[in-house]
Amino acid sequence: MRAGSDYLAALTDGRAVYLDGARVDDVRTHPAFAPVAHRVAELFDLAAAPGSGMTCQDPATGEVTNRVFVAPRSRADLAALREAILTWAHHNHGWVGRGPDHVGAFVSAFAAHPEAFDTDEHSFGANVVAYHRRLQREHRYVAYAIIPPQFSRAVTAHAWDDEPVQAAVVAQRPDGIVVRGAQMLATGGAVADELFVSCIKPLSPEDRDFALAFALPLATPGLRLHCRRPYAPAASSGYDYPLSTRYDETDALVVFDDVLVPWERVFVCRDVAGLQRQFFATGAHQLGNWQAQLRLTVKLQFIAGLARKVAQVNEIDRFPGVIEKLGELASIASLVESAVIAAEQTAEPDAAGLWRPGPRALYGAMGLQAELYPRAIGILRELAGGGVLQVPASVADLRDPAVRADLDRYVRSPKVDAEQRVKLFKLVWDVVGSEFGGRHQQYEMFYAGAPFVARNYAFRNYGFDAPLATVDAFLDSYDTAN
Ligand SMILES: Cc1cc2nc3c(=O)[nH]c(=O)nc-3n(C[C@H](O)[C@H](O)[C@H](O)COP(=O)(O)OP(=O)(O)OC[C@H]3O[C@@H](n4cnc5c(N)ncnc54)[C@H](O)[C@@H]3O)c2cc1C
Repeated sequence: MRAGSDYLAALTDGRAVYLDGARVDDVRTHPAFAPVAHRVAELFDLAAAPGSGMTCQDPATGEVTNRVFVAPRSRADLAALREAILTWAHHNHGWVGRGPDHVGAFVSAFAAHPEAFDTDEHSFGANVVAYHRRLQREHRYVAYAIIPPQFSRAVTAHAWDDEPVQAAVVAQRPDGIVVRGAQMLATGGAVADELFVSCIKPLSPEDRDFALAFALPLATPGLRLHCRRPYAPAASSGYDYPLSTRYDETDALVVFDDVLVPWERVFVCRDVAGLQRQFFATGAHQLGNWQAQLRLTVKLQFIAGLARKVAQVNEIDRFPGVIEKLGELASIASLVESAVIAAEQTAEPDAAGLWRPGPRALYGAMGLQAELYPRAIGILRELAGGGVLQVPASVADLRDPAVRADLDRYVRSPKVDAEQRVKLFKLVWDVVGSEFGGRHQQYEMFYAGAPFVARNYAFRNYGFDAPLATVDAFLDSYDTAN
């Protein structure tokens, strides 16, 4: 099993990560990336620890590996995968969205369906299987960028510009394809080992050049990451911003400056239909998003606990209106959790023996995520009131004896002293009000597609035939004579 230190050591590979007008020397030590890199390292250590329950032998490959890289081939496998995903999610309380288990799940499903990557022109199925084996052997952390940059959503990439804006195949050579353009939005990309690049948005037949999929090490020549503003370095302390300082994953635009992708790392090339097969015919979208929803259940439990704590500390928890709000939050958290459990219970093996979480429950929860998460945050915000701002500017105030005396006297609650109270409300602010918290709201609303896309998945996977037939039968059961 890979140790956290092995993962960290591999990050010094000369990758081109740009931030604030400069190239980052070493993501392991840079204040923007070091915290999340260490969180990921902890995940690898956790998995490798004796008794973690996260190690298993993949019967399909014979590899003894981390379970998060193994395709579930039985109900028991799915349950064990769930446990492994939850072990990691609990470690970060659901605040790391794109750990190695997310794209890991996608690749496991890809490899269970190599036929989805074979066409008359190319046999990329073997590449996918070999890549999965590599992931299992080397425990690679893969991030992904599978969305075209925002340019115009009225038309697709072929109609944008003569030069590719969206990542495109600009040449096929004996040694590989040449890729030019950009793709978004690689969460965790700066601290990942590898990047999976593709396009999940529907393309038209004229977009052939943009219909690609491949995986590359971050340190590939011509590959550049342009990161958004990081939150950890701006935070005054871990006490003031306990989440920003630990879990900021960073998101990045990825630029391909005529990047050579060796053929063995190509999964889809100039094949529009192949993109949809890759994500949807393989079960990858279901398995990957099931992982994401499991993680979300843990985060919602954390938010529910935080809201309950605020209500306790401010002694508002006996007011009926507050109980109602906490009840609504409990409903949101338990509905998402129930949907994830239901997806596991309704899972079925596909033709290749891959156990796919039930789509009706899974996409049902995803279709409401853009309302449920902001509502959960809204409840926490409402219960917290001005308490999140009735806190000193930073921990420095608590260290100053004169200021501290005022804080001890006036910023406290009957059963909670100033230090504990400020600590709690600063944590709440990092959830509801800090830049980190705002980014998380955007994340939960968009990570699996824009809200209208998620509802489209819910529409397509609900299975309207039976309810439609019920309504038709009911309508047929009476007429004007009744
Ligand atoms: C914090 C964060 C992290 C992310 N991490 C990743 C990652 O790790 N990897 C990755 O690949 N992607 C990532 N994404 C990108 C994410 O997948 C996209 O944001 C998502 O797919 C939506 O695409 P978009 O942002 O281009 O929105 P758009 O498609 O541009 O849509 C924006 C809005 O425009 C409207 N709209 C657009 N098209 C239509 C239409 N056809 N019909 C009706 N309304 C429409 C809707 O109101 C929609 O909400 C991340 C996004 C965020 C916010």
